[in-house]
Amino acid sequence: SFYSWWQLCLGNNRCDCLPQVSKRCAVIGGSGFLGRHLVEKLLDRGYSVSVFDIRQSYELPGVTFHQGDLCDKQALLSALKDVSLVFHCASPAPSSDDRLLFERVNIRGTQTVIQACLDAGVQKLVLTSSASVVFEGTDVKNGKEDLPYAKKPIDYYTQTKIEQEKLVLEACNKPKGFLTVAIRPHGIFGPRDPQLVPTLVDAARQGKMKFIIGDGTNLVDFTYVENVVHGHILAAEHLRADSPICGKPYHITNDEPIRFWDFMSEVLVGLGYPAPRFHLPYTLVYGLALLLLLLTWILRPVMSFKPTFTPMRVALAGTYHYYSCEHAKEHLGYKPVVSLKEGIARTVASYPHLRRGA
Ligand SMILES: NC(=O)c1ccc[n+]([C@@H]2O[C@H](COP(=O)([O-])OP(=O)(O)OC[C@H]3O[C@@H](n4cnc5c(N)ncnc54)[C@H](O)[C@@H]3O)[C@@H](O)[C@H]2O)c1
Ligand SMILES: CC(C)CCC[C@@H](C)[C@H]1CC[C@H]2C3=C(CC[C@]12C)[C@@]1(C)CC[C@H](O)[C@@H](C(=O)O)[C@@H]1CC3
Repeated sequence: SFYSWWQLCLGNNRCDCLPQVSKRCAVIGGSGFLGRHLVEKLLDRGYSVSVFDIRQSYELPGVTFHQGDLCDKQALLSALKDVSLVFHCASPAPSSDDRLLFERVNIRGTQTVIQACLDAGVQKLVLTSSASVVFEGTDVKNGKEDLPYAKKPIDYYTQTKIEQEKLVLEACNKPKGFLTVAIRPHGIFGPRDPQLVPTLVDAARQGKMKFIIGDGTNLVDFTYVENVVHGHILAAEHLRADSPICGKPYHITNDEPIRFWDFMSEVLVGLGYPAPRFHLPYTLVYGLALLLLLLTWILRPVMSFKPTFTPMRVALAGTYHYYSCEHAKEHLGYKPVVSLKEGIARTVASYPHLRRGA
């Protein structure tokens, strides 16, 4: 039968919790760092994939690319034809700090994505949210999903991620047959990440990574990209009308909180740079970062520059922020598939061009 033939074709990729027959799904934001890793794993698992993105960054057999802006419903509709499952992992980069862009893409664009899914008869929508939706710049230790949304989010990116998550979870509608779930990863890293490792190396090359902000004991979650992908696929496959996950957010982490500065040091040393050594008081650095931000606003009409140490980065570097993924373990059967140690080793090996002296 077709069924047994397909099982043979899937060979080693087979797993009890994963699909045994081909399905068509769409990945909005599939050209990005997380999106592309998700697409590659979905292909491995026997899905065929439509990628919708404002840019095309690669070509792969089994993937149909649709280039467009997610704020354009007509463009989305052509990518969602015959699709029953949609992953939405598109967002402007947090570093752009462009309020109007975040509002247009993350809020109004997500409303358009939901409407397009309903019009196209999509049954499941999995959103990539962020654990930062509950982070206000102060310590979060083993935070669970029932923490309230941040009342004072640390930046426009986070503010619009909160609105985006609310929109998607509220759109879950069992009678209409439209089910939604949100995955909240934290500090994603891995090969091809355009922000964490490149920013770190850039700072190290400019001699700015000599200092530890605060006493250096603050624990943080960094999550290897394949674990984040695994969480998304589990969520999609557990999303059924009788499941407790409908309309709910789930933290996905490596479940191995690490000292922020130990993580930075392991990556830096792995790439041949010295580890930060000298301590600076948190409040001093935060105050300086605020001052610098003020200066960039005042000087904007005459010159523009992007400070490395923004208040947001200082807050992330100097506070505890790690999250419990117990609910994901219980409801999704989630367990990280790549350890932190292995994830760091694979990441370091994937950036030969960023090694010291390269
Ligand atoms: N990287 C992290 O540490 C992290 C952590 C938590 C959550 N997230 C979330 O994960 C998702 C993916 O992040 P990433 O790190 O892969 O970022 P990324 O920038 O690599 O990917 C985002 C993709 O979205 C696309 N995009 C942006 N605006 C678009 C638009 N108007 N229409 C269509 N496509 C558009 C971009 O072209 C890009 O390919 C985002 O939603 C982000 O908020 C990221
Ligand atoms: C100059 C140094 C002090 C720091 C250099 C590394 C930083 C660029 C990264 C360290 C933690 C990272 C992080 C994000 C961006 C890059 C860092 C600041 C996010 C803010 C990206 C957006 C996600 O939604 C956030 C999340 O909730 O996971 C990230 C948090 C960690």
